[in-house]
Amino acid sequence: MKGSPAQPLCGFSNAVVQILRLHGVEDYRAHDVLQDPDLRQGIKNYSNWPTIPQVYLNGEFVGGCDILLQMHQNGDLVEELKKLGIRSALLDAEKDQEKK
Ligand SMILES: N[C@@H](CCC(=O)N[C@@H](CS)C(=O)NCC(=O)O)C(=O)O
Ligand code: FES
Repeated sequence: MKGSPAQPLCGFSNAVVQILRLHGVEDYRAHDVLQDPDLRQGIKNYSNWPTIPQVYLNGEFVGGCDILLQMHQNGDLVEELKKLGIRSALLDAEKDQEKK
């Protein structure tokens, strides 16, 4: 990403942080490519993906901001987190809604 989860330095990186936060995912490793030109280029070569941010789940490249947003909207992100043993906080939020 660009910047840090606490202080994203680009709207695209910020969007990824916010989406993860919605699902209660705050504990992940983030690397600031603005601090490391080799990482900035190297990660693009590694994933064969031209832009930052890049999201990896269990070391597997998932996509950038657009793809994460799409996965958020179509429910895939909840499922992918489940595979990692992470229960999305959005499921509990939905339950709370039903009670009201
Ligand atoms: N559509 C992209 C948005 C990300 C994007 O366009 N990133 C640009 C601007 S931050 C980028 O990484 N450019 C190359 C670079 O800055 O090294 C996505 O889905 O992630
Ligand atoms: S830093 Fe300018 S669009 Fe990301």
